[in-house]
Amino acid sequence: MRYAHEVGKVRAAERALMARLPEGALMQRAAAGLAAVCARLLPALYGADVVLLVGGGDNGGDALYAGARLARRGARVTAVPASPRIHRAGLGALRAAGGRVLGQAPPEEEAAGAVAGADLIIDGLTGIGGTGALREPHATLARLASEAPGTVVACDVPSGVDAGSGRVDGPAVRADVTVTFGTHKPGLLIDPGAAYCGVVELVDIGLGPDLPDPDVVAARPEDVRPPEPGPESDKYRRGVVGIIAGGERFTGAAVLAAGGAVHGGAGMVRFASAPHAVELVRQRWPEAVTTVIEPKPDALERIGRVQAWVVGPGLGTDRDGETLVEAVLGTDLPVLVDADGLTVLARRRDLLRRTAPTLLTPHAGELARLIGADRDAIEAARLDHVRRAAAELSATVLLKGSTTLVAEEDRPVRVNPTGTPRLATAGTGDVLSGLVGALLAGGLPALDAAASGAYLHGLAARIAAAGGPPAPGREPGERSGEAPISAYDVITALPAAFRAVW
Ligand SMILES: NC(=O)C1=CN([C@@H]2O[C@H](COP(=O)(O)OP(=O)(O)OC[C@H]3O[C@@H](n4cnc5c(N)ncnc54)[C@H](O)[C@@H]3O)[C@@H](O)[C@H]2O)[C@@H](O)CC1
Ligand SMILES: [K+]
Repeated sequence: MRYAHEVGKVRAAERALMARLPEGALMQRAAAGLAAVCARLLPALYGADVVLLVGGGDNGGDALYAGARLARRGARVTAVPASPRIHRAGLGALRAAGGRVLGQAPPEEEAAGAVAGADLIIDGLTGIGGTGALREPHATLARLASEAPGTVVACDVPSGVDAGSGRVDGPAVRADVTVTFGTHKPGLLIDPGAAYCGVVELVDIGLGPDLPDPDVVAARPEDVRPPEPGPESDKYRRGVVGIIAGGERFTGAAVLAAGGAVHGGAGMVRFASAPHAVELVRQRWPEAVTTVIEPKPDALERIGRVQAWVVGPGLGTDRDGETLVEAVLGTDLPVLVDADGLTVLARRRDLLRRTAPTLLTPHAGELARLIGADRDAIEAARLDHVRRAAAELSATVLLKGSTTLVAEEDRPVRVNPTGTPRLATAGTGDVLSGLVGALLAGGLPALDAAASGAYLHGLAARIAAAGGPPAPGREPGERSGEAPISAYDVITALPAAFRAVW
């Protein structure tokens, strides 16, 4: 897992460690790590042009000391101060190493020329101390760096990205590489901030023993553990998932959710709905065992044994849909509620009072209705809202979006690293609910089922778009060689995604 800690906890750990170390030692560790990454990125360090963008805090200090180290090894280093007060000792070290410092608040042309001509730019404008939109001249410098042809290395956090949340309120540095110290910050893992980071390199500055449990974690491939069929697995032990979706009018969501479950490793998929949806699912997925049901409180009685339920996609939000959602949530089995089921829940939050696990999979609009918040506010502060929703609704909440987040009370929030804009197409959410339902039925706890499902779903989309597993080491700006995909393509690529993590 990649771990991230809230900014306040990073500062507390830094204070505790600093108290045991000689003054300035921690900043030297950070600067050494930063300089080492920069040296690796340059084909030749000797004679390379390196520009430092230096803000008024310790982030600027790190950049200055790293610049001094590079200057001592022969780089031509120029510092561009963004503030009249920049780190004194760091400035001294850079000068002593032969680095050049532009005048304070240099005319834009001079700074622009230096940035445009640099082989490598170190962004030391703001780190974890940055708040709100970048002010001038920081904003202009961030823009110049983002447009420059040289390699941009962000120190700790790309300036303009809120380290705690990933929020970006104005111009921000678009980095090729972000060198972060001690632990990841949540804003490096969550969009929009994550999209500004490029490759994130973690430098160990010895904070480990002083850090508490992480607040946010992102899976690596080895952390994704779908239930694996053992030698004596029969269809019941591998998990039977029951899906109640679609109706007389809407059938596409039903077919897609059933497909996600069929290819999601369920031992058996039981599908129940109105006759038309049942007919179409039966045609498309002969593997599924189907039952025609009526929207009555005893609707589940004819369906047979299941180990987890999925309810909601294409169900409709009227009284009939509500009856079915109520029946499913009345069981003592794990339940995933999606789509129309969530709209029902927004007016029937009483249905969430149950002891078995409940997993909700809203997008921002659905979450807005569920917790009475504003959709834009949710998009701007996804981490805070998904946490709040999990606490208020006493459920595991998977918030879909550019970075899918999964929250459960008192557990680190799971960030999905495999998302792709290609998934922003109709029906992919239905596939996800079937897939995650299959993982729930296979025995994964709700948080793991949701996080693993999101991971496999994103990976399947990438594989479908690329026509195969993604090639490692593609250069930024290279043609992606990807095609648009449909929700159905995601289902078809699920086996390849499973193969990649098993
Ligand atoms: N505390 C520590 O022990 C260590 C800190 N380190 C570095 O120190 C950084 C934190 O340093 P600071 O707490 O001094 O904070 P920063 O240097 O991140 O930011 C504070 C400075 O940025 C300015 N600023 C804030 N928001 C701004 C905005 N929107 N527009 C323009 N200017 C803005 C402030 O006026 C202040 O000058 C970390 O990110 C890391 O790079 C590392 O050296 C490792 C050790
Ligand atoms: K920075």
